[in-house]
Amino acid sequence: MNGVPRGVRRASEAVDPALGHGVALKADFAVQRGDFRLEVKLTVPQGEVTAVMGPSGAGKSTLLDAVAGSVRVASGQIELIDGTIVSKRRHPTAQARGVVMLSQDALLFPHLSVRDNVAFGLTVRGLAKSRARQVADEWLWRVGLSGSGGHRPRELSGGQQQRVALARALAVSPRLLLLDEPLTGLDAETASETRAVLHEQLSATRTSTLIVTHDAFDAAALARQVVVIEGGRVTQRGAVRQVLEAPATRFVAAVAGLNRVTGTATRGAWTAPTADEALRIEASLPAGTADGASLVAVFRPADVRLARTAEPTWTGAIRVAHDEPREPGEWLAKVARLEPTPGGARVHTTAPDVVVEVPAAQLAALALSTGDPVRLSVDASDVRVMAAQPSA
Ligand SMILES: Nc1ncnc2c1ncn2[C@@H]1O[C@H](COP(=O)(O)OP(=O)(O)OP(=O)(O)O)[C@@H](O)[C@H]1O
Repeated sequence: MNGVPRGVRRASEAVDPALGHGVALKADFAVQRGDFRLEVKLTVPQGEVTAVMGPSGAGKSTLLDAVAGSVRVASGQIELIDGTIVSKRRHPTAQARGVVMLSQDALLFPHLSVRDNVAFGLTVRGLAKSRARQVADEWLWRVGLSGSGGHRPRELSGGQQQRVALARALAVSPRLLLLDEPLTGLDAETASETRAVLHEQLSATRTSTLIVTHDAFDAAALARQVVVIEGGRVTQRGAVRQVLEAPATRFVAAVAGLNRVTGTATRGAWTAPTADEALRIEASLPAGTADGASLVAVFRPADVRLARTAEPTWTGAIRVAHDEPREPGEWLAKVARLEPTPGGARVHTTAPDVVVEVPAAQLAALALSTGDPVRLSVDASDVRVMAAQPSA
C-alpha cells in the first residue's frame, strides 16, 4: 500500500543498531501499582507477534499500559525500535513511542463515520484529509469492510467495530501494536472471523505485536512466541508450541489442557505421593537426573483411564481395588468435580490433582458423583517427565 504519510513508519524500516537486529522492543523494567509490582524482562522481535498469557491479576494489562505509556515505569527501561527510551525520568507519549493499543472495546469515535475513524490517526500525523480518507477506504477493504465507510460505528456489529479499530491501528503503521484481549467478548463465530482477519493483516503488514490473550488457541493461531506472567513475574517464555508442550507451571499446563503433577526421581522412576500408596510411573527421566530430584510428569487428560474402585468382575464378585496391589502408573483418587464437555466430561480428581477426559458413553456407565473413589491409570509411554524448575 502506498501513501504512507511522513512520520508514519513501516514495519519493515531499518532497525536501530543499538537495539540489535530484528528487535522491536527490549524491556527490562518494574512498575508499581499500589501493592502490586510487575517486574519483567522481555524482547519483542520485529515483524512478529508475541503473546502474553497469565492468570487474572498477573499483570498482563499493566505490562501493556507501561509500554503504551499510561503507567509510569518505576525502574529499569523500555527501549523501542527507533531508539526511544522510556524510564522513570523519561515518559514520552504513546504517539512519540509509535505505539498503538487496541483493547477489548473498539473505542471508536461515535460521532465520526467509520471512514473518518480510520482516517483520524492519519490526519493527526499530517496527511491531507482527502488522502487520509482514501487510505482509510483501502484499509477498510483490507479488513473486509469496504462499503461500510459511510456508516456510524453503532450501525456495525461488535466484530465489525473491532475490525474498524484494527484498520485504524494498522493504518498508522505503528512501531509496535498492543492488543489487549481483542477477541474477548465476541461470540465464537465472530471471534473466529476476527481472528482470521487479525492473522492475515498482522502477517501481511509484519507489524511487531504484543497480544494479551487468555486463550492458548489464539496464542497458537496468532503468535510465534509467548511470554507467561504470573504474580508480576515471567514464569516461562519461548515458542508457543514448545511452551504448551512443556508447561513450566500449573497455569500453563491448565491453559494447554495438560496434567502437570510434581513428583520426585526415585530409583529410576517418577514417583508422587497420593492419598493411598505412592504413584510410580516408569517413564524415561531427563538425562543425568539424580535420585530425589524434583520432576514433573506431564500427560493428556485423554490418556488417563478411569474406573470405579469397586466393580463387578465377570464372575459377579465385587472386585475392590483397595485390596489389590497397585501396578506402576495406577493410583486411587477421589472425584472432586465433573465438568461437562461436548463429548462427555472432564473429571477433576484430587490427591494428586489430575483431570481425566471421559467420553459420554463411558460416563453414563460409570455414573460418577463428586466424592466417589476412582482408580486411575496412565501408560508410561504417554507421560513426559521434565525438570520441575521454571525455565524463565
Ligand atoms: N489503577 C490501578 N491501581 C492500583 N492497582 C491496580 C491498578 N490497575 C491494576 N491494578 C492491580 O495490578 C494487578 C495486576 O492487574 P492487571 O490488570 O495488570 O492484571 P491482568 O493480568 O491484566 O489481569 P486480567 O486478566 O484480570 O485483566 C492487580 O492486582 C490489580 O488489582
